[in-house]
Amino acid sequence: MAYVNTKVILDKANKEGYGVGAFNVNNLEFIHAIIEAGVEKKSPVIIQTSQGALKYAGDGDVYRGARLFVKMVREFADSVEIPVALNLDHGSKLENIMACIQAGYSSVMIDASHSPLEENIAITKDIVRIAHAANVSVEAELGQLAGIEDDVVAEHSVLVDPNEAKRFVEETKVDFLAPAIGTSHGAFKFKGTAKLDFDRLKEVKELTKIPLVLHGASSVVQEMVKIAEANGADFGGSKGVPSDILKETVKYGINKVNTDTDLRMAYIAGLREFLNNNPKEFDPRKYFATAKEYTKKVIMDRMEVLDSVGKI
Ligand SMILES: O=C(CO)COP(=O)(O)O
Ligand SMILES: O=C[C@H](O)COP(=O)(O)O
Ligand SMILES: [Zn+2]
Ligand SMILES: [Zn+2]
Repeated sequence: MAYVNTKVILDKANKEGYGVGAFNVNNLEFIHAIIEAGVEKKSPVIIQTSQGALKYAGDGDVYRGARLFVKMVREFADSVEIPVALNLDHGSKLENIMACIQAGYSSVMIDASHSPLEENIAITKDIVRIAHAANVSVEAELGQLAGIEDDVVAEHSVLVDPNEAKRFVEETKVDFLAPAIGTSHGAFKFKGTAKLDFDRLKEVKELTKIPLVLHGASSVVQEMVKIAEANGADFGGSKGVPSDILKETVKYGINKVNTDTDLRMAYIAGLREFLNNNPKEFDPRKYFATAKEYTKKVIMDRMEVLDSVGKI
């Protein structure tokens, strides 16, 4: 279908009450897996890159990285029958956000959630003004997630205040909001069972009514952990957000579900298994193939869980 503004995908999801996976990529093979999964499931897809991914892909030059990702994603988007969007994840440096807006991203995230509220509002407002002028939508974050986000490491999570969320959305005119409700980034999210603050989420939705984003939403798929560990990995004790809890967050207003760890784990599971089973192989097109298939499977399963199948 087309390369679209992320708002096109998320406003529909918000209206009809389902979630869309936003999948992090750093290279070509993950883009293949996401596009193929979307095509097979007739699901919209959001591809996203962190600031680190821009630098990595551009071999040190974030502007070049941003242009490369737009070219790759657009090329695939133009030839498939599903809506495809490209988002900058956790943008915190103006230079990176400008690189993505100029290169033609579908949306950017301004993550000033580690600054005091007034500052977060002021910075977000500025980015919204610049981005909207270029037909680029904007995601922002309120509260803080525990764990690692690019170069920011937070020890504890700070949950969103619903009244602040209402004021934030009204004043900044941001398109999507990521409220911290108890998830964290990475493979070690919960010591015991997963606990998220659904009441807080419901209140934020009620007061803002815009598409909401769940960060740190990987499930840490145990099937993939097992394959990876059987082939030399050590992910002992990793734990994510189970599918039934993801479904509940969607029911209460989450529309964009950020997923990076699950893709990385599926990929490494496939890669380790292939290399162990084929010690003589050294063609990357061969050893990336199983990795891509496992990644694609995890993405397709997630599309079922979020109910984005057929929503094109
Ligand atoms: O929130 C994320 C990217 O912004 C990814 O979270 P995970 O580490 O749970 O995949
Ligand atoms: O926000 C977290 C994402 O998983 C980004 O990770 P990264 O900065 O290592 O690319
Ligand atoms: Zn953040
Ligand atoms: Zn995140």
